[in-house]
Amino acid sequence: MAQEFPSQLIKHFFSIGNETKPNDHFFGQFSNEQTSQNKSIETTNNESEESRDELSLINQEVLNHLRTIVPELKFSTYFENSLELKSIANQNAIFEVRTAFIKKSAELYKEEIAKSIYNVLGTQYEIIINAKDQSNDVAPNFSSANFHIKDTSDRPRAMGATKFTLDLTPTRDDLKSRVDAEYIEHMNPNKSGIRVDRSKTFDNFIVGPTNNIAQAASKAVALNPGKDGKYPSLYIHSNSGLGKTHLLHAVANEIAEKHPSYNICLITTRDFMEEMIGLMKINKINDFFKKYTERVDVLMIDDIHELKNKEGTQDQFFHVFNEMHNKGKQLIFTSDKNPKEITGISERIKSRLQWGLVVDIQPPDLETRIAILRRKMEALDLYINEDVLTLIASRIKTNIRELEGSLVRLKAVSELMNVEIEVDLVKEQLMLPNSENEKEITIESVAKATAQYFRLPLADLKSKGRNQDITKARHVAMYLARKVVNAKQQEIGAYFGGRDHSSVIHAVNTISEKVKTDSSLSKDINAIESNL
Ligand SMILES: Nc1ncnc2c1ncn2[C@@H]1O[C@H](COP(=O)(O)OP(=O)(O)OP(=O)(O)O)[C@@H](O)[C@H]1O
Repeated sequence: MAQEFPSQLIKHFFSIGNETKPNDHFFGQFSNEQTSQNKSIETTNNESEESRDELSLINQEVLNHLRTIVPELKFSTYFENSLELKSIANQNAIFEVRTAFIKKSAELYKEEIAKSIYNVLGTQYEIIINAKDQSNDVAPNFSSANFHIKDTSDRPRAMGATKFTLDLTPTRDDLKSRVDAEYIEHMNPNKSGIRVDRSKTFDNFIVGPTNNIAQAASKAVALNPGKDGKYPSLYIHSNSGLGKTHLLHAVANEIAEKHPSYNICLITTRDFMEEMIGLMKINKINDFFKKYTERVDVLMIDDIHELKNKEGTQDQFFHVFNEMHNKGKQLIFTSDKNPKEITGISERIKSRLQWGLVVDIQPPDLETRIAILRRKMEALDLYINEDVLTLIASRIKTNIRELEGSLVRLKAVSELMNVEIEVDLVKEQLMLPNSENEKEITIESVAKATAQYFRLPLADLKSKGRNQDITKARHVAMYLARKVVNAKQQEIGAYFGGRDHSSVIHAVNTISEKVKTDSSLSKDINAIESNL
């Protein structure tokens, strides 16, 4: 659970007056005289075809709207084939979803649901969401599969006492639904209104060859932010779930500790745009500009690629950027792409984003994945054995959020279903392939993947050739054969052209040293590893 800094310690995402609350401008549109005009559509036992059609049309509109704002996985689990509008009457729009857990998650989107109904009917309704299988708000359906009614007639009971008791023991489906809900929540963090999370620090950011440069640059910024430091503008890019946002939190935490007087603003691009549009609508764009250029010392904008195709916002961003840069403030951006590769962003913004240091994060190697899993296990107070740990780390390679998600799921399964975490359970729960489909990684498969990656014939790697490209590829293959296959030096030497064990040691040591500083080599190694 994210912890917030007390406001005197860190002032982030502060607002100007009352105007910057998300959606204020939207809710300002609601009519004040709706009550008398409220529509009533209900489907009862005698429901008319017409009202049913009407409800289903409105339901469809709501789903269409939610589909555009809810992450795909969440949408398909919580809403699609689940959310059903049952009636609209007396200022209430009553929906039903499958389970109580889905209800909890769906309720987070009440405002958005109200918004889309308003768009269809022009009236604001209170949104009520009931769960089919465990509803407190409507008459419970005791025949539901999730309730077992135990006949207690064989026990002595007082006169007039109830004959049946409700056994609320959840069914397997219900437990599965809980496990899914926890996993989905983890996999789809809600970034809107982001707050600095004290639990994400440099101490618990595991460093490996694929993120060391981004980590070192962030740390340097945190120690010396702004014009006095080396990188007044830092841009971190990577695929999803590789630690960009974690580094932003770590920087914020470190600055709050080392430079407590600094005003830090950590904001998503989406919130930045919403805030700007809200203030533009009430002619207060200057307040927006002043807030950032005068009151903020460190501006961190997450997911800057979302400026894509938003020309008005790009203009404002451009002015804010220039002014903050001129004043020597610290700027940090994250994105899923290198600035050069973002389409739909003006050239002048791309060039601004490239003014400072641009670093990337690649998927972690096996060793780092294992280290991350160990650290997360401690944090979750979860014990899993070495076999399971290695299995997960060797299968989930490209997204750390997924690695963590696997532990979140296993913890939920073991606690809710009261089972031991064993290899078979892990394969079933994480949908890992069965052993017969598992590829065995051998010296041969490492050599082939390396040769393929460097576009060299396998025979060259096994030859006596000393050409620079061949030597590099051979050294990388030997290094991986040691690291991933854990093969003996003699075996490796024998495979690669009958070399002795000291050549293998030399190759492994050379690559181990180089990979610490050569990011292009670490990218190569990582890419080969992911192809194994
Ligand atoms: N090197 C690391 N050590 C420990 N935890 C990490 C590391 N990298 C990422 N994580 C964890 O993985 C999860 C995902 O990371 P984060 O949210 O920072 O990714 P991201 O790159 O910002 O993803 P997105 O682009 O989807 O927003 C977080 O819980 C984060 O703490």
